[in-house]
Amino acid sequence: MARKFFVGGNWKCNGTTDEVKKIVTFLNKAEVPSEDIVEVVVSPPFVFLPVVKSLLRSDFHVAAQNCWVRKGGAFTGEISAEMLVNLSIPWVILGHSERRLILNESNEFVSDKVAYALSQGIKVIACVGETLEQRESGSTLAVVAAQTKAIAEKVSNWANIVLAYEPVWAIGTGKVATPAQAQEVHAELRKWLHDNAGAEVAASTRIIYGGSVNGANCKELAAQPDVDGFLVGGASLKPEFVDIIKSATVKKNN
Ligand SMILES: O=C(CO)COP(=O)(O)O
Repeated sequence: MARKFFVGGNWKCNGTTDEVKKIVTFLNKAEVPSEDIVEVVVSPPFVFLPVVKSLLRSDFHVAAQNCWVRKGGAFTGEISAEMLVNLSIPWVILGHSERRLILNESNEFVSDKVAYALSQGIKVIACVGETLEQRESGSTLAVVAAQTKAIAEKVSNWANIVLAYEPVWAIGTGKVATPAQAQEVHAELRKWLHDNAGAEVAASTRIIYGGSVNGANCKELAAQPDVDGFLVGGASLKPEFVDIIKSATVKKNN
């Protein structure tokens, strides 16, 4: 099954009302490949989701950057999956390394969130990735496999999951993974899915790369056979995000 190229923009904890409106303005004007070729999802902070959703062109979609692990209630400061459903937010990013590392979200907690969001009909961009220390000690594949396994143990249907490989050492550092480094881990993740979730899941699940992707390095990464798109941080706040979306055509011409 062909995997549609996926480009996500993770705006993280950035922006004012005026700034997010400016981003939406350049996105709305952009000439990009059609929805048949690339799926574009931008993820503003919670408070800007309604305004971005209301102004954004209809062929682009929005994602939350997190949500609560189960049904809402007495959980001060949290946002529930039910609220995202209520606002018709179709996607959520879960397990980002900034939450795993700074907020101590464990593999198990992330996988509970993934399972709960899916149960509420929200599609999930699930993030995995190793730290520099883990890469240097040779445990990259073990780390990403354990993160993926935790999810696979709680999820049987992968149709609404996009797996984002985001090496922590590449995030916000300007040190992008080389195309070969990204391809190696993506291929291993696909093999892991093949062996543990089945051939169909492995063939159809999008595995996207994140970590210092920009307008200059995206094409070479996009050309890798197991790179099905990107999760972009810093560059998703800038007009060069449009160039990253356009890198989908590299795939089409392969
Ligand atoms: O964390 C990321 C996307 O989720 C990547 O961030 P940067 O593109 O800023 O490195």
